[in-house]
Amino acid sequence: MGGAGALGSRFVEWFRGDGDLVHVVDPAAPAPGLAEGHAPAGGSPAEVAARDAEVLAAADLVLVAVPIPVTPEVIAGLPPLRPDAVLADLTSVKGPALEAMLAAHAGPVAGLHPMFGPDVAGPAGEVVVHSPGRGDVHWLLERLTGWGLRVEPVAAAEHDRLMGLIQALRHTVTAAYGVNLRREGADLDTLLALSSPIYRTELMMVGRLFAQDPGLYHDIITASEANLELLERFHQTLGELITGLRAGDREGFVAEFEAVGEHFATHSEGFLTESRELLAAAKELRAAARDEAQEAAAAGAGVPAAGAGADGAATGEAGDAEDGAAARVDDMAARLAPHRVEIDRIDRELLRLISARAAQARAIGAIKGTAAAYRPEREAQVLRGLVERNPGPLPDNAVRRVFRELMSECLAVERPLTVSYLGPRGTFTEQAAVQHFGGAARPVPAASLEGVLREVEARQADYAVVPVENSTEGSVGRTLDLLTRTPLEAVGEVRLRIEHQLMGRGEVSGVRRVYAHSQALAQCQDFLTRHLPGVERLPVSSNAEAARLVAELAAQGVTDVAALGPESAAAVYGLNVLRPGVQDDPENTTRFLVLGHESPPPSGSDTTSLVVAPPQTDRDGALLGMLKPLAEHGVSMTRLESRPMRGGLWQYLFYLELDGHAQDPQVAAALEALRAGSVFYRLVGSYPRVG
Ligand SMILES: O=C(O)C(=O)C[C@]1(C(=O)O)C=C[C@@H](O)C=C1
Repeated sequence: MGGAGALGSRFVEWFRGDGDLVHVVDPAAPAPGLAEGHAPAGGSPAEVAARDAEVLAAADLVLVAVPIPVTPEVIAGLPPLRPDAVLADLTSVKGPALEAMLAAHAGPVAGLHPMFGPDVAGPAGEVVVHSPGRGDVHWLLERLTGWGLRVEPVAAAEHDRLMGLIQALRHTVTAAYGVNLRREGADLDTLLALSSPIYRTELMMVGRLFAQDPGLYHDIITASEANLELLERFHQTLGELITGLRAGDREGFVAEFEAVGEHFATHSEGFLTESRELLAAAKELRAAARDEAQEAAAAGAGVPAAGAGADGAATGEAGDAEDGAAARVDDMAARLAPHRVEIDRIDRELLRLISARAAQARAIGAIKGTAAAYRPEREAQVLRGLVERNPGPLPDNAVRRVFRELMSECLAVERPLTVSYLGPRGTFTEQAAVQHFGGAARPVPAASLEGVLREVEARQADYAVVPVENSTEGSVGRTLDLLTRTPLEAVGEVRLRIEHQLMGRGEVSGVRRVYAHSQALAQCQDFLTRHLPGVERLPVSSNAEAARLVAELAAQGVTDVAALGPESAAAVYGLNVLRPGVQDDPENTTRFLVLGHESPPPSGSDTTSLVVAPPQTDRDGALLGMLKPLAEHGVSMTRLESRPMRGGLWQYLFYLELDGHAQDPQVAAALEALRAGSVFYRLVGSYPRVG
C-alpha cells in the first residue's frame, strides 16, 4: 500500500531486486492489470484498497507506506488478508499504526520505522526500528537484515517517546535555525566562505532539511501530543538559557554546560574521534574539488594552475570553474557512493560468513582431537568444487588464492601448522610453502634438504616442502635421493613459477661475480653468457644465501657482486633489483613435494609417487619389464627419472609418478606387481593433483 511514494518505492525496488513479485497499490499507480507507466488510477484510500482487494488478499506481505496522518485509516480500510500474511507499516509513529494493524488483521503484524529518507544510496548500514506486533515475522526481518539493514527492536510506546527526542526535537531545532537564518537575511555564500568543515557540514544539514518534503516533517514533528509537550519544554529551556545569558549568569551557563558534558561523558571520546574522521573526510572531498577547479580554471585560461591566485583565492572565472569541477567531483562521489555502500554491506556479510566458517572449523578441530588437522584431500576437493562453480569475474586462480587463504586461517583456528623448508628466509621454497599452506602457516627455515626432512621426522615441524623438479633444469637429484631414505610420505605438490632477479647494490655493468644456487645459475645461463660475459659464477647453498652474502659484502664496500633469486630475497636482504626476470625460460616452473607422516586418502584426482629399482637394470629389457604391470593395469605414468644407485655400479633407481591414488584398485594392483618385481621399492605417497 502506497508503494508509489518516495520511501515506499525504495522498498519496492529492494524487494524486486530479490526477485519478489511486488504489486504497488496506490492512487498514484495505474489500475490493476495495467503496466506501470499508465495514468494513475486515483481514488480515496478505501477505493484503492477495494480496487486491489484481490491482490491484497493473496499477498504474503502487505506493507503500508503512506503519510503518517492517514496510516490508521488506510490500515482500517484493508480487505481481509490471508491468515498467515504479514501486515507491516513504515510509518514514523508506531503506536497508532500498530493498534490499527492489530485490529485489522489477526495474523502476524510488524511495525517498522526506517530511520532514513528515500534518498539513501541503498539499505546497507541503515537502521530500521522494529516495534513487534504479533506472530512470526522472522522471514521479513531476515530479509531486511539480508539487505544490510540493522534491525533494532523497540516497543511501540517507547519508540514513539524516543522518536520525539531523535526526530521531533532535532527537526524542530534545525527548522528553527533555518527559519531564523532566512529571517535574519543571512547570505549563504558569505557564511560558507567563512565556514570551516564543521560549520559547512552543519549548514549542509540545515539546507538538507529544507530540500525535503515539508509536509512529512510537519507530520513527524506533530505526530503526538507528547511531541508537542516535549517541544514546549524545549522552548522553556531555551527561554531559561537566554534569560541566564542576558542576566550575565556566566556561572549558571558553565554549570549547565558541565552537567551536559557529564551526561555525554561515556560517549564524548568516541564522538570526538568519529566527528574528527567525518570532518577530515569532508575536508578531503572539498580539497579535491578545489584542486580540480583550479586545474580546470588554469587550463581554461591557458596559464599554470598557480596563476589562479598565489594565495589560493579563486578569481570569478575560477569560481565558476570551481563550481563545475566541484559538481563533477560530487557527481563522481555520488556515483561511487552506492557501490561503496554495497561493498560495505557485502563485506559485513562476508565477515559474518567467514566467522561462521571459522567456527565450523573450530568444531571440526575439537572432533579431530590429536589426529592430523590438515586434510589435503578435503582442501583439494573444496578448491576444485569452488573453481567449478566460479561465476566470474574473478579468474579461477584468484578464487583458488582467496579460498586457499581462508582455509589456511580456518586450519590455524583448529591448530597452527609449522612448515619446514630450505632456508634461509626468502627462498623460492618458502614461497612454495606459503602458496600451498597459505599465510597462516609458520614457515621454519632449515639449512639443508636433509635438515628440512629431519625437522618433520623429529616432529619439530608438521610438514616439509622440498623441490623435486624444474621445467628448465630437470630433477633435483638430491631430493630424489632423500626420498628413497626418508620415512615421510608425500601429501601434496606445489607448482611455482620461478622468476629470477639479478640483485645487488651496484650497477649491472660493474658486476664481476654472481652468486646463486646452482639451479638458478643453470636457469639463467643464457642471460649470464650474453649480458655478463666473463663474470664469475659462484654456486652457494640457496639463492637467499646468495642474496644474504651479497648484502654482507656490500656492507663491507664490495659492490661488484650480484645474486640471482626471488624478489622476496631482495626485499629480505635490502638489495636492489638490477634486472628483473633474467631466467632463460619465461615459463620456468619448479615443482615441490609436500611431505608429512601420512599420505591422504583419495581426493578424486591424485598422483602417486614412488621409487623402484628393478633387478639388473643393465640387462636388456629390464626397464620394459618393470613398466609392464602399469600397462597391464591401465595406469598412466606421468614421469620417469633415473638416478644412479649408490654403491651399485650401473644399477639405477627410478623415480615414477603415476596417475591415480595407491588405493585405486587399478593402481594398487599395478603397484603390487611392481613391488614383486623390484629389488628396491618405496611408495613415496599419493596426493591431490594440482590444477
Ligand atoms: O574439513 C576439515 O577437515 C577441516 O578441517 C576444514 C578445512 C577447511 O577450512 O575447509 C580446514 C583444514 C583442513 O585442511 C581441511 C578443510
